[in-house]
Amino acid sequence: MENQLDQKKRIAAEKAVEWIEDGMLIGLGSGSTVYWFIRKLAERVHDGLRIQGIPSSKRTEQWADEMGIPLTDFSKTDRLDLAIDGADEVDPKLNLIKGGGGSLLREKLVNQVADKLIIIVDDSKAVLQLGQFPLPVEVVPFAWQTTVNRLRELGVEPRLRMDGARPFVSNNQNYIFDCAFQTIRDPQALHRELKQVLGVVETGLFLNMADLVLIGSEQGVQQLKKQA
Ligand SMILES: O=C(CO)[C@H](O)[C@H](O)COP(=O)(O)O
Repeated sequence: MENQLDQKKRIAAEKAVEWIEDGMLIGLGSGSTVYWFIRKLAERVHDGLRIQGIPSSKRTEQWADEMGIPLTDFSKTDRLDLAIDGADEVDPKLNLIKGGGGSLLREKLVNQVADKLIIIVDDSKAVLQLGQFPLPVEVVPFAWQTTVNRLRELGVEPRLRMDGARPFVSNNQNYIFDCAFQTIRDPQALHRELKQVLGVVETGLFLNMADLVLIGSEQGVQQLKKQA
């Protein structure tokens, strides 16, 4: 039986399908909320909707394949009409922490070329200030020890994400370090500082990217729009 959390994710995800139009090229995000979106999108495709998607993780690609969603890639287009993705935290300015599933680099590459980015979350993800969720930072495996020492100088103890007994390896063959900052007062400044560290590939801070956030709650789906 569907639990309450899944229900909140599902209603937010299903709402997002309302923004899909025939002929669109769509960025397909990652995570358990996006799973519900893909299921609903697949229903529409089976009913005759013509769209193509670009997945932002191997898991999403697998789901899309299994459910019959046509896919394309960046050799065919360098822009998308719309991207739909999940998030780990969302602040009132629509800044995000992403990367809980470890796909942050591909997600950022896909989302940045979309004309519109819609984020789908349950209400536990809406926060006043980012940082409670440990910020995922993708790091090149070579010399990761020196990279982590530089990260420590920013006042955080990075934790190497594990997959059982081995380091978790991203879809791009990198490591992920989860950085528990607790509160991130200036996300732009932190993102800039992290990106200056040699060996850091990308951070899970998605700033000024989202246009709309759909938040699933017991009361229904709340919409948070980007302020003009
Ligand atoms: O950024 C992500 C993966 O890298 C996901 O979108 C994020 O972790 C949210 O996942 P879920 O919907 O399962 O809570």
